[in-house]
Amino acid sequence: MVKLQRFHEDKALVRQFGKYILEKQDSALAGNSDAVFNIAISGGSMNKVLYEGLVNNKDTFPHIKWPQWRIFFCDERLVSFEDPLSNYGQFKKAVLDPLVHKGDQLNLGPTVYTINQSLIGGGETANKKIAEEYASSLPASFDLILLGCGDDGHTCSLFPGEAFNYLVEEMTRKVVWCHNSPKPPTNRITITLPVIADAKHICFLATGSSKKNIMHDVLIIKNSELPSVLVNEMIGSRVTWFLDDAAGALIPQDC
Ligand SMILES: O=C1O[C@H](COP(=O)(O)O)[C@@H](O)[C@H](O)[C@H]1O
Repeated sequence: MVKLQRFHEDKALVRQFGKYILEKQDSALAGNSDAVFNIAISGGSMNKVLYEGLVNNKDTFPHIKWPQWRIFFCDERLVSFEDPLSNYGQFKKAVLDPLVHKGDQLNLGPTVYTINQSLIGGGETANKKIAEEYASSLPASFDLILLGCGDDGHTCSLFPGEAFNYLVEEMTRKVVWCHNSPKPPTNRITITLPVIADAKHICFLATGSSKKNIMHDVLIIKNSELPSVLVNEMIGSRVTWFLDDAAGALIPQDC
């Protein structure tokens, strides 16, 4: 069974989200300065909450051991890093750039693993190679994976619908090329369900009223055609959902 964390106020949500990540960092590092914290993050609305919860937060910021962080992307859009759709580009703007401006952190930032930008635009063979190369950079398992949930129930770039079964059915490769994505851009790469299933902790974040219907489908109806539901079903005991009131509007309070 998944854990639900619900919040009336944005401030409380970002504070608790930051605290949750910090706890997972501390348990991964266990006070060992040689250890690393392997975290995979999602794009979209996650970035603002990461900034507010980790960087612009005096309770968490001083305790984050940035140099020991190894940051990966749950999915990436196959566009240049300067393109507004790039997940890395969005993360850089929202989190890394402000972090650099915090002075001392300049040379003490996290290690961030991006896709091989030089292969973008090279067609099918290059797209498959981007996925393969990214897979080879992943750690054996993640300490924490932070997931979003689109208003269609997708998570990472694992989309619902028969045309995308090849994504959720992939049980061998760690990263695959997602082609003909129903949301722009057309070409993406995504980690697969076995990678998610191997993680120590999974945390979903869903905020805003545009998520209220899908949250009902995911958490109440539990429609197993939705990739987000598949994650809950696979490893529910390691999954925590952070919801604001708007996203959780159709979820009974006693749920
Ligand atoms: O396309 C994507 O969408 C999901 C959900 O994004 P959100 O802005 O609706 O929270 C995101 O988790 C994923 O990384 C991204 O590529």
